[in-house]
Amino acid sequence: MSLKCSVNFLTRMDEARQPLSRKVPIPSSRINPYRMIIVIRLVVLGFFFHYRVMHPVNDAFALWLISVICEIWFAMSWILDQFPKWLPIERETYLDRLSLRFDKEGRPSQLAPVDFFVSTVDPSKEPPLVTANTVLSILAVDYPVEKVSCYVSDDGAAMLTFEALSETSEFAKKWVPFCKKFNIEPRAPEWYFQQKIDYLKDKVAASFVRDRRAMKREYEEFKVRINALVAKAQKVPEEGWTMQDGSPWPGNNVRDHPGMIQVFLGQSGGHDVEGNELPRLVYVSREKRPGYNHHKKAGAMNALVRVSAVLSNAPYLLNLDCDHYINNSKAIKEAMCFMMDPLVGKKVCYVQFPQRFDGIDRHDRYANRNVVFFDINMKGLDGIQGPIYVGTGCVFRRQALYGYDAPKTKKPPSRTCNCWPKWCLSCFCCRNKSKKKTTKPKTEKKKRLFFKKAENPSPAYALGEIEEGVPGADVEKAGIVNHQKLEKKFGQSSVFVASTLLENGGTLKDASPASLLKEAIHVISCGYEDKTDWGKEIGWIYGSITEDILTGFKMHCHGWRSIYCIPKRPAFKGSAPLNLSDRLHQVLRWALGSVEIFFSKHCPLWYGYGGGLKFLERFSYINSIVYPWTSIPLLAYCTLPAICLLTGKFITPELTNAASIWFMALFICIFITGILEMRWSGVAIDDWWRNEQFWVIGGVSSHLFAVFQGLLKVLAGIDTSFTVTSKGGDDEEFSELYTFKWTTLLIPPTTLLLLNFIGVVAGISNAINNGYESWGPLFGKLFFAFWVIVHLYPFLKGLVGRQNRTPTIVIVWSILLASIFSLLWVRIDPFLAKSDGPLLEECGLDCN
Ligand SMILES: O=c1ccn([C@@H]2O[C@H](COP(=O)(O)OP(=O)(O)O[C@H]3O[C@H](CO)[C@@H](O)[C@H](O)[C@H]3O)[C@@H](O)[C@H]2O)c(=O)[nH]1
Ligand SMILES: [Mn+2]
Repeated sequence: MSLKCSVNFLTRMDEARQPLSRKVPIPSSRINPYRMIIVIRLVVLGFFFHYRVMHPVNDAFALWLISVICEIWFAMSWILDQFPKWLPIERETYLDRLSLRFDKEGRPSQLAPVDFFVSTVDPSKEPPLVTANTVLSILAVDYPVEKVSCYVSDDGAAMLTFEALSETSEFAKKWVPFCKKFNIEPRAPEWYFQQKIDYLKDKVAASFVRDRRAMKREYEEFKVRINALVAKAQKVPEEGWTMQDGSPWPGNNVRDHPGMIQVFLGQSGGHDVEGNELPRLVYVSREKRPGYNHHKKAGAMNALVRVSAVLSNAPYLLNLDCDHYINNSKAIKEAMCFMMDPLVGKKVCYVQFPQRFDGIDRHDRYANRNVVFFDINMKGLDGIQGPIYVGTGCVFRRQALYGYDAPKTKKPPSRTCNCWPKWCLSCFCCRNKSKKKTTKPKTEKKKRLFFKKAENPSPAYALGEIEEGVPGADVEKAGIVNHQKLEKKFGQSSVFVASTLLENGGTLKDASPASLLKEAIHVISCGYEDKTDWGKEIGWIYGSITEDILTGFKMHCHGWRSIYCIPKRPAFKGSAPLNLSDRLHQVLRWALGSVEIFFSKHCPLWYGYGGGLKFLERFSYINSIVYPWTSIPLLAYCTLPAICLLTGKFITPELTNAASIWFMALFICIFITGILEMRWSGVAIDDWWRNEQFWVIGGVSSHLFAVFQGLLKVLAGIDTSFTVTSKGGDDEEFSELYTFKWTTLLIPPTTLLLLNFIGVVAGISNAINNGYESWGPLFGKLFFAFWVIVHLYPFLKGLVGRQNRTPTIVIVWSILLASIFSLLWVRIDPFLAKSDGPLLEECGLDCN
């Protein structure tokens, strides 16, 4: 028996030493044909352009020139998009090995602490119930309780959010033990109770049905309480809000209020109904004063980084939008399989999970799911330097946010030196020289020193000693200098500065909660970031409303790698704007963010050469910055078919047989690339097609406006605003999909649609007039026009709405624009040789 035991023990030891994750390359039978067709497409493209450039259309030179310019642009943007997909990978994690190594039963868990960030700003658009669900899913996460802290940032300084959070903390006392006892998923009650599956499947506890029923009632009561709070908040009393204790709510003036922090739950804040400890929950509303730039979400995140450093200082952070709840309670463990891996982990700045969504209409009309991006592009990036950061559902290494370079990979021992101690020594020296110290022996030394001097008012002094390697009596002085340097970078909080030096997290044990809270208020004051590196080199980076791209980009430039993790059960789920106008506005905001980056010093076209950014990774960042500009050629290209049909001209001369081969070949290549891409990625054809459609819809509306707004910002200094997307509550299914809101964004696509319709009608009636032989050339043009109409089809559906009634204003505008254009073309006829008569004059449906 003892033998068996020890064998068992040995295999388990062995198991614990195994890597925690594995790269799963795409099978070569799937990826190689794909690569081959890419190369072929590139060659065909060469021949295609050779033909296009060498064969101008003499009687419609302008048409030809514009179309060729557009095609060249499209080809370039294809290259930018295509090559980062050369080496896609997938990954597999081993949660059991993680537990064996760090989380053995009966022993204190060695898993690293994690701070959770939730951002919310406007309770009228982001219902408190949604935020509450997110918070509940965090508090109930499958992770050691004492290692979880949840920070909620309220940028709207709303008493409603505060009170809802207070209610949530009470409800959590019942909800969390229920989740853990029965191991339910997801742990956001709204979504849990909404599941339409057999909830008794694989449940064995006899008490489950009873407890579930009781819990459901509790949740309904909780919901009613939240709804009551929301109802109460509809009408602001004249003297502003008053808190329960009678004092005025400090956030009554949203733009001018002090910083607010309230700690719920946690060690001293009450236990759950079964007497177990609960994670800490902290409400944070950073100080706002007029005259300060608050940097929207990025600013809120940076405030949370500092508050959490002072209060819990976990070495890892997870950030979530208020509507993105944890759908897989093991998600954090998944991330730890990378972060805590001794081999892979050290160079990883973040683990990004794909964004998945609830409540999207079955056909996903506006490509909200973004499947092509999340299941194709991001997997491709993971094979290079890692996925880009998408703003939510991402676990960060705290140190990577502090603007350090990634640790250098250990050099293999030099061949000439074969004596172990010497190698060891040289290696150590080498590490000493490197700026950042992450290697094991170092860390331990640091830690030891830190603990020795923990009573010292400023532990950084001790650390300064190692940092600079100054011996003996100068230690103190050098330490002070170093500390000053760090304060210049991180701001004037010695507690915060000290915390940044603790690579493995942890806080000063001897500091009193009151003094820590005071420090926490200090670090969220609005002047705190003045003259520091916040938002420039550290934390979330400022300068764009898509702070996510910038933040991830900076880290990759520092040589870090990121990891893309797709657990079978989606890790997080959020909501997406369902109706056309909201969706277009969201896409407008993203595109505008990209244009902002394009004009900033962080433009990936010229920023960060010679750093750690890999070549193909840069490609992808360039792609994500320049894509709004594609809207201009796209708009032109979508107008072309209408013009062709109205004028009777075309963008190519009459095709010879040889030439048509290149056209056909190119089409076939494009088609096959699509098919093969779907094959290796598992993306379904309708998702892929939606993506193509929305690329055109967004392109000719949101992206176009983004370019102009971006230019306005650069030229006239008009600042951009962050309009948060409304997160629907729990109203009628998909009613949102059909709501119609007027926005100027609708004008260009509607006009395009009308133009092309008019073109088709004009073309066909003309062919009817002119007899049989004119049908041949018409075919190409009609095909071209249909291409545009088919792409814009979901848009048309959105316009028409459920009642099949398009708002008059859209029609009026578009008819106006379309008729102006068509009249112009007929009158001026820039592309028409003089000999041809105007077309429209003889056309009309009564002519046959
Ligand atoms: O001043 C602000 C503005 C916004 N937010 C928060 O930012 C998040 C994202 O806003 P949302 O309107 O939901 O934008 P989406 O377009 O849905 O978000 C995607 O795109 C954003 C970049 O534009 C990223 O920041 C998000 O993480 C990402 O999910 C929400 O939690 C907001 O509460 C703030 O905290 N403060
Ligand atoms: Mn959102």
